[in-house]
Amino acid sequence: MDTLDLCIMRDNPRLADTPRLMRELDAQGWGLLPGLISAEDCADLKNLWAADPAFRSHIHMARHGFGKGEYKYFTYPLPPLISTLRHELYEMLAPVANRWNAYMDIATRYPLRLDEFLARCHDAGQGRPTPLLLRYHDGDYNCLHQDLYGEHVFPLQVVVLLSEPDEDFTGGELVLTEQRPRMQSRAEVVPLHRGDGAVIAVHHRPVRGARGPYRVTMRHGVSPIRSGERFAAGIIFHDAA
Ligand SMILES: O=C(O)CCC(=O)C(=O)O
Ligand SMILES: [Fe+2]
Repeated sequence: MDTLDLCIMRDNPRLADTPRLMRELDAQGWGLLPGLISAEDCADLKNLWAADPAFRSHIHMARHGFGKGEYKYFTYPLPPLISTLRHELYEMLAPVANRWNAYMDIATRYPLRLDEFLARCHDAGQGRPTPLLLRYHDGDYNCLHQDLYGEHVFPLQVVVLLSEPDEDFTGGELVLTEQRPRMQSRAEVVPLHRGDGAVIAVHHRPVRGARGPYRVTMRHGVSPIRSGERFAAGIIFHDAA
């Protein structure tokens, strides 16, 4: 952990357990931010679903073969909570992204401030905001995918669960798969409660191998919702072409 992580940790109670998160990210390519937002914030975000001016587009996943369920991309200016989280989380994760790239021998480095990274995206024609709100009903699911929207990719993203498992819905687990070179894929379920954040690798993560570092390919999705209604917010840092 470097001093930047320490500053952010001190200043922001939301991100209080940063060292544990860093260890989880390095060991498994994902990590938890328990209680990232309050139950009240979860309710406020869910209520935005019906507020059309908050969004730039509305996707029915079945029409695109992405699964079943719906999501909406927020428009700029983002709702204040989403914008604050996007900035704070980016500042916490940019050093991890840089460390991962150095380890994987990838030349790209990320500025330590989100606005600078977004300027890079916007200059390259990636100007549309990617944070989104997702809604699933029973029978809905999200196919395994990677959220790539152009040449510029920030390698970590955050999913915030806005509904409570076994109360608001059953089933509907966030699932990650890891495709390792010359090996069979491995799946993992991310245990989330309402208000928790999961930091996940967007497309690959570094692994320390016997013969040096290598990359594994990551995907994420959501298993079928068995009953009820499940909302999630996705915070992706690169914008879309
Ligand atoms: O609904 C979920 O938990 C996953 C959402 C998702 O795919 C994303 O935020 O990129
Ligand atoms: Fe996604």
